Amino acid sequence: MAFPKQVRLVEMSPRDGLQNESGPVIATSIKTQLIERLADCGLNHIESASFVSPKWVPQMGDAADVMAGIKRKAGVRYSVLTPNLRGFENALAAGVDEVAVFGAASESFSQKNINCSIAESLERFRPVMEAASKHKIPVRGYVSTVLGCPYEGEIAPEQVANVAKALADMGCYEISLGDTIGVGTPLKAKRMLETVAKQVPVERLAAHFHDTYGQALANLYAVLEEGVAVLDASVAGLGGCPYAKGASGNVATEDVLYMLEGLGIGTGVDLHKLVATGDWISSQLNRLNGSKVGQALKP
Ligand SMILES: CC(C)(COP(=O)([O-])OP(=O)([O-])OC[C@H]1O[C@@H](n2cnc3c(N)ncnc32)[C@H](O)[C@@H]1OP(=O)([O-])[O-])[C@@H](O)C(=O)NCCC(=O)NCCSC(=O)C[C@@](C)(O)CC(=O)[O-]
Repeated sequence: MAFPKQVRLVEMSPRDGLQNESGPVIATSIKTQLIERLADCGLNHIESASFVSPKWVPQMGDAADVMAGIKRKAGVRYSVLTPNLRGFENALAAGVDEVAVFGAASESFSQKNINCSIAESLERFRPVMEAASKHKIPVRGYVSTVLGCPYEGEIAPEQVANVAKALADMGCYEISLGDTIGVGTPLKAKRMLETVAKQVPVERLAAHFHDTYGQALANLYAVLEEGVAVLDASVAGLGGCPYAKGASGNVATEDVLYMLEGLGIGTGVDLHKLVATGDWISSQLNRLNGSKVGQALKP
């Protein structure tokens, strides 16, 4: 299959990136500035916060304040994670544009992450889907551990396909496939995608790859060849995974954008502004910039 001409980048850093920062809770004003700067780079889908239990993820405890504090830009979708109906109701009250439910292809990971089995998680998502449909709020679905689990190791692509199909059948408009701990390699990513695409059309699939083993760009290239046209990424490679030693964040948005530009694929995002944003947030958090392109083009 030919590469897509256009790719939609879904920016993860305010949520998947910042949720993992250790140390004191990051100021709400840093979070809102980050989101506003990302929108100014041309990113039109920004996952901005999580309405989860603050006991589980303290960095996301100010989700409502973040949503209230952003100066919203027309045409930008500000989405959030909602694990249950309570999260959805809080998100709705905060005026979000879109929500996401998140499940896993691994039973052990589901237990560790959201404290229930895969089947229970799907039941928990049903009322969220119903409420979202009533309020005309689009719902994205995530499947974690699609290329490996920190507890169970190998995950059968068929298991990923089953969970992805269940989420799609429930009404998620798009399913984002997460290599949560970044253990995948290109052929494995391609085979997993082929299996899932038999159950959910590739037009409704997104790739959400972490870069722990430095394979994320190669894995994205493999699934782009299969027709995936929505890629999740995190500026400066922000993030990590509390369940995997040494795990890195999502692939850096700057690195993905540089690769896409080289392939002649459009995104509408300004690379130089993005590099400046990655440099800015890395210095705010006092961490090394995890983007190779960000380092090479450092302002
Ligand atoms: C799902 C639960 C809540 C179940 O947690 P639980 O303990 O099973 O549920 P509970 O209903 O018994 O609630 C426990 C406490 O949380 C409260 N609570 C309950 N719900 C909410 C809510 N919505 N907002 C605020 N508070 C809430 C509730 O009121 C109670 O408070 P307490 O009585 O102890 O004071 C919990 O496990 C949780 O919040 N997990 C979040 C995990 C998470 O955010 N993980 C990271 C995101 S997923 C990810 O990063 C992967 C992804 C998407 O990026 C893709 C990839 O890379 O693979």
